[in-house]
Amino acid sequence: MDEDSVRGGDSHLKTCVVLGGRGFTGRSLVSRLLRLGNWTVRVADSGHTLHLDASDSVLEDALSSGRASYHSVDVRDKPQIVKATEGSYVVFYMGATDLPSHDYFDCYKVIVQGTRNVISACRESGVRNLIYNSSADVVFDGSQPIRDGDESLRRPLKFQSMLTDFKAQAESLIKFANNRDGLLTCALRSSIVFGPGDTEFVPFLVNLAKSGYAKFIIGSSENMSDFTYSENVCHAHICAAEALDSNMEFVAGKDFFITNLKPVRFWDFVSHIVEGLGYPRPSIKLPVRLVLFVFSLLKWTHEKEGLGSNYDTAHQYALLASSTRTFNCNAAKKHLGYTPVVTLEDGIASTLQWFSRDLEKFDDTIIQSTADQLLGCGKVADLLLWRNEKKTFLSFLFLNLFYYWFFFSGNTFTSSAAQLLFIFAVALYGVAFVPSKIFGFQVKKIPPWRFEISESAVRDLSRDIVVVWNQGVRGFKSLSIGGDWIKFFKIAGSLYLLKLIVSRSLAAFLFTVMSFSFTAFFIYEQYELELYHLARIFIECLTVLKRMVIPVSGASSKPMFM
Ligand SMILES: NC(=O)c1ccc[n+]([C@@H]2O[C@H](COP(=O)([O-])OP(=O)(O)OC[C@H]3O[C@@H](n4cnc5c(N)ncnc54)[C@H](O)[C@@H]3O)[C@@H](O)[C@H]2O)c1
Repeated sequence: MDEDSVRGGDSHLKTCVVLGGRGFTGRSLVSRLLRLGNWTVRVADSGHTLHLDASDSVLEDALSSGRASYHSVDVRDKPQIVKATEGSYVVFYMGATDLPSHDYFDCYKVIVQGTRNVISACRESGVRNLIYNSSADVVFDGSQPIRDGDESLRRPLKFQSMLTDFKAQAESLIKFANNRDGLLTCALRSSIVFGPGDTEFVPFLVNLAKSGYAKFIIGSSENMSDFTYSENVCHAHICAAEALDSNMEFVAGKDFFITNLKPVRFWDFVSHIVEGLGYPRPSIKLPVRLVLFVFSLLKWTHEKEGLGSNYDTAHQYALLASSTRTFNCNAAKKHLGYTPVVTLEDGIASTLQWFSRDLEKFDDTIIQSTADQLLGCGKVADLLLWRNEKKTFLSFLFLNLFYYWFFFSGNTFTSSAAQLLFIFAVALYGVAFVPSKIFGFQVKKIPPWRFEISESAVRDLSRDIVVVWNQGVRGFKSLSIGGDWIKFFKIAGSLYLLKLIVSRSLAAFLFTVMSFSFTAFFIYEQYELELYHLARIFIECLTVLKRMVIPVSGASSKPMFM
């Protein structure tokens, strides 16, 4: 369907309601309907008032010209829906994803009971067509691949999540409501919707990338998937609204898969998004079973602790990311007249543009790494974190020379120090005879003040020494009072360790400390996020094991329904 032909063809404005019209797909649909020019649009959503932003210019114009209006509607409240839908021809019911997934009862009330209310309200207010924004997830059980799946696919007996189960129930209600009291219905099952303003899939990828997880590929990376650009989902809805009238026999009471008609490797798509937003593309492969096991374990612990599960989305992502899921849209093409209006490539490009602008707003602050903070964020940190490679390398070289001089020259420590001072004095005296230019090169002389120590530096140093000394004295004083065994073991243990190091091999110890300082902090800074998350997973796994060994009496498991 061409926008221009619609504009020119019908001058009579039809009234429609977009329920959930302030959500990701809802906004896009509202704006497309208004741009088409032959609809009066009632935007209905749960917000008490309408908050417009920069992306709402089309809606803003329509509101002022009377071609759009806003209605505060909670789908749990039928009279509100009746009021908003009265006298309208079509209701596009977008549904919600922004629900607290751990509160099953609330989700049930919004998704299933809400759909019952919408159907009943549409009947009561004489609505002709009801189109439900369903999801391709309703035929996916998380374990069996779907290749070129069409509408003959049966629903799984068990769903990957409770929300998908509710969504499938809502879809059934919509289909069964068809052709009763003059209401015609159909459902559109789009597969992985993305686009500007996405609230689910792309933000999830961005969060993964920010936390360093987007480097990982779950499984072989060969699995294919179908994605749908949001504008195409909206176009499909409008096609369905027209087809319910013109092709009722094949459309009413049916469901249709909607995609961009271009299956791609799931990981190619993710790489495009992640790399396009400036993060490294996924490259490290992880076994599917391992990832699923870790997520199941974490989900189980959280549920046991009564915290709800934060890992639902992650678990679903892992299933989606490791399975093949492609759909056949022949029915939508044939009966709805649907073909994508935006290609996958163009869709990815505009999504990246939108999210890049969004990310720029938040990237102004410079975040200091933990390694930097541990090292005091000063000159030592700069040196050990290799901020200036030449400086760090020279420092490392000099320290190694000193080390060799003091420990491996065959002299005692005192004679090594005396020899060093002697060489230093000779070098200083010799500097006086060096000409200011050698073979045309300027020789820079170090001014004597560079070797002076300022009074304030001496004061700071002596203050630090006094503080450390007093702390030591307080420690020994509290030791003399007795009774604190932990403190005793800490102090005695450290002193004994020091004695061992000094008596056995101070040289080996210093060499280890030196090599460690110049490498460990640097490596830690490079992989800080990954190490942090690995440590978190490790600690959570330990907690699970601990709970298995020592069951906590107070732990409650959350019931599915209240
Ligand atoms: N995003 C995807 O990848 C995707 C894919 C396929 C299908 N879907 C389906 O599309 C639907 C909409 O998805 P979305 O991404 O636009 O969701 P969204 O979360 O961005 O928007 C949902 C809207 O519903 C409103 N809402 C929430 N509770 C409500 C209530 N009780 N009464 C009235 N309005 C309420 C919210 O205010 C919000 O504006 C969902 O049902 C989802 O299952 C989404």
